[in-house]
Amino acid sequence: MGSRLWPLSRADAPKFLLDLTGSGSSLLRATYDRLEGLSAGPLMVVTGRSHAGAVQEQLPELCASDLVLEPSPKDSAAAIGLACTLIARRDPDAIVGSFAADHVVEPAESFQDVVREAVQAADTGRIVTIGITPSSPATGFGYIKAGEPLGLAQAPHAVTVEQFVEKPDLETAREYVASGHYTWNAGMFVAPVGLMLDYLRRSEPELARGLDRIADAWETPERDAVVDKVWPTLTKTAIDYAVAEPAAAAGDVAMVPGDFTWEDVGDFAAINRLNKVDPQTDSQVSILGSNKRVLEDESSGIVVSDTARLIALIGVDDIVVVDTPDALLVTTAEHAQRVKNAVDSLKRNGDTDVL
Ligand SMILES: Nc1nc2c(ncn2[C@@H]2O[C@H](COP(=O)(O)OP(=O)(O)O[C@H]3O[C@H](CO)[C@@H](O)[C@H](O)[C@@H]3O)[C@@H](O)[C@H]2O)c(=O)[nH]1
Repeated sequence: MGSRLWPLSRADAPKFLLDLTGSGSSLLRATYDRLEGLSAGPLMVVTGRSHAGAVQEQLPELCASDLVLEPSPKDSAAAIGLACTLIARRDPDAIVGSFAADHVVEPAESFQDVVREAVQAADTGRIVTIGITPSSPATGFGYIKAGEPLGLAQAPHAVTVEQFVEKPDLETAREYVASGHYTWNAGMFVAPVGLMLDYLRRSEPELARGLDRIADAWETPERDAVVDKVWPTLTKTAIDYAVAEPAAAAGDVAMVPGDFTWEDVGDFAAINRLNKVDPQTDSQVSILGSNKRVLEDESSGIVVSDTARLIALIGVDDIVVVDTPDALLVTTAEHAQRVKNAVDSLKRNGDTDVL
């Protein structure tokens, strides 16, 4: 659960299932739509078992065989690794793309152009990342040091990667941003499936063996029993440590600059930034959710509400109001990061019914 987006995001409603832009589409639905048509093969979704119903409801066209369910969260190396292991059994020469379903990316056309270039670059035997120009020394991202142009006619913006550093400390992140040589990693990888698995096997041999055991049983009646037995034993680590860092050190990573708006939607301040106020009215408040009954007098910020309550804002700036049937959050964009602390204290106090 993305605890910085509580009480909107809950254990049973993580942010990828939510509409955070007021577009009417969840982040998952928007990600799926953005990717459709880019791949010759089917799109696969890897998610927690507890989200199966919600995902199927939001993506009715997704075949059951392309919905891969995890018994518990084991981090991105296991999730992406399992998808790669299954795809490699069907087509060992496939170029795969892995995309987080909880980011806002606009416009879709620019994203698709960048992914097409990444596929061309990956076809030369590299793991291709998408780089985003950093706007701050954020420590929650991976940093990619760009090298020389690859010189590919079919991927003119692709460059080599000299270094990939997952989540540096603040001082290092400041140096990287000041140098002008680093981009943020957008959390997307396009690569030959065999190369992804080679690195996974080298860095995390036990994890890779576990995924192979699951893939061996995938098309058999023993699938669930094997998944239940093997999954808890899998190493919990991120794909960035298991694959991207070692592959970059070996010169096997390239980067295509992400020439689009990209937002990780980490907290309500990000939602505030994303939701431009309605130019038709004088209001400086953007309203998400089904309840539009908001009375605003010289106030700015966002209101997210699915209740029937009328909400009145008077003389408050950069306010964040999230109104749900069992929990009400009031904070400001400046303090949005501290929502996580509130969730931590609810957990400590055992108030898990509202999480
Ligand atoms: N299915 C599944 N997905 C997972 C799991 N763990 C993480 N993910 C998904 O994998 C993506 C990245 O995981 P995070 O744990 O949110 O990573 P992060 O801290 O944001 O860092 C990653 O993303 C940044 C961009 O947002 C990158 O900058 C960074 O390098 C890294 O790739 C998210 O979409 C997340 O939902 C898991 O157990 N199962």
